[in-house]
Amino acid sequence: MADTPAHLDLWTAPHASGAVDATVTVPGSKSVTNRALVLAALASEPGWLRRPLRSRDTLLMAQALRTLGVGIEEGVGPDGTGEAWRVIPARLHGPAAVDVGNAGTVMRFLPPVAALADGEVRFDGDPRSYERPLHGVIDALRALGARIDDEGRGALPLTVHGAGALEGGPVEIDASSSSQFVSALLLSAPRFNQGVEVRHTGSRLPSMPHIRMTVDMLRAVGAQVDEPETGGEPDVWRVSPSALLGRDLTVEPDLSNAQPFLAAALVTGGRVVIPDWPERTTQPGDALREIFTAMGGSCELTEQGLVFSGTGAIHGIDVDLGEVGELTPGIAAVAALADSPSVLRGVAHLRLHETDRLAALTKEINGLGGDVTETADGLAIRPRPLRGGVFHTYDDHRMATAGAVIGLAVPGVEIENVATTAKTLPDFPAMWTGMLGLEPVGADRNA
Ligand SMILES: O=C(O)C1=C[C@@H](OP(=O)(O)O)[C@@H](O)[C@H](O)C1
Ligand SMILES: C=C(OP(=O)(O)O)C(=O)O
Repeated sequence: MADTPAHLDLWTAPHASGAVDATVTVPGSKSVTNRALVLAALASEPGWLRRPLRSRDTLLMAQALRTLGVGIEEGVGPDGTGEAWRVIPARLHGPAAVDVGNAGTVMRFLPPVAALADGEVRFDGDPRSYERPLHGVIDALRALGARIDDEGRGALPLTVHGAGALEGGPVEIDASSSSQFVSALLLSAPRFNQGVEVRHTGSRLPSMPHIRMTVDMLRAVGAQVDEPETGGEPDVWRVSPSALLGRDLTVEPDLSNAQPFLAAALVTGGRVVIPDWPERTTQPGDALREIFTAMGGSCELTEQGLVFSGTGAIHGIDVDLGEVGELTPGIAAVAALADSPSVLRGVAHLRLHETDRLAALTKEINGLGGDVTETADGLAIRPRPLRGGVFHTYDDHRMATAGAVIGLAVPGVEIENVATTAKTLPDFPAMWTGMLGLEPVGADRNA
């Protein structure tokens, strides 16, 4: 493009010449891997993590735990097959410096862990991490007895002055800007002297499946959790103090990272199989079966995995994505190619994700000739014929994969900084060309 600044690193998104027909093995879930690492680090005995996701967000989590004293050995599993990490808990201590990158899970889940360490733990990260909400975690930890120095910012960078233990007890938080505030407090709570009682006071709570994931994973390592969905008080979670077990856990494929591949089947009228799609899961990506079916596809869970087929038609959708916000960029990309308008609602909090995703999607889809407007809590998308051009990604992995989906249908889409997909899916470009038969599928889950 004539007006492209020379410093932009552009990747020409492959245009699909026909219907895709591929089996795509998707690496492990970011959300499961990073929860499992925290829980294993807090356990009273070593544990195994099989098929962990190896990406920027999870390597930052592993590195941070190591700097706090935890042993994490990367290698093969107890039966000699597949990648597995051995996590060996140890006394948590400072001084330590934690780089959170732009990982919500690292910046929210680790300050409570640091409060349990002996010594100072300094948290810093990418410039964007300074803008992402953290006040819920900081204020709650202070109320529970921690000393945190954030120079009044209510955000990164900050120092947790760990005292080797935390009193815990009841605390109120407004988690309407991120469910990760709740998950963060619950994950470390078995190690607080009194456990925790978290009461969410805000009007809305996004990403409930991710809180369910936290509760399920806590229970799987022996924690006692009372929560609204199994008879507890609405918006209140209680975790009792207890020791945690070291487990042998196999990480499910990341269903949100399966999204662009499913979208490829939908957009090209093709067929994609995702092996190891779990029958039951708390991952929000499972909602894609319903959402992409409503948008024109069809799917079946078989022995081979999830078989997802496009029919040639792509329909618009009116949907509240508040529970599954991280799916929004991929759904917006498909919606821009549909035969009718879409309204995506319930995702105002995406303005504080990796980038302001509502602004970014609007600008970039419109830059290709689209007609997207921001609403108070989402996007209104009216499909238009699109043309090629640069799709800026703002260091957001899901912007990059969304642009690639549009590129399947629109020749000449150039994705800026596709390497940003390394946040959760480092092999994305090779997997994408592999899916299209341009070279072998690149993911290796070391199964
Ligand atoms: O707990 C988690 O693993 C996540 C929770 C969600 O965060 P928000 O509630 O901040 O949207 C989600 O968007 C993010 O990708 C992962
Ligand atoms: C919002 C996301 O990530 P994070 O864990 O950094 O919040 C995401 O992956 O879409």
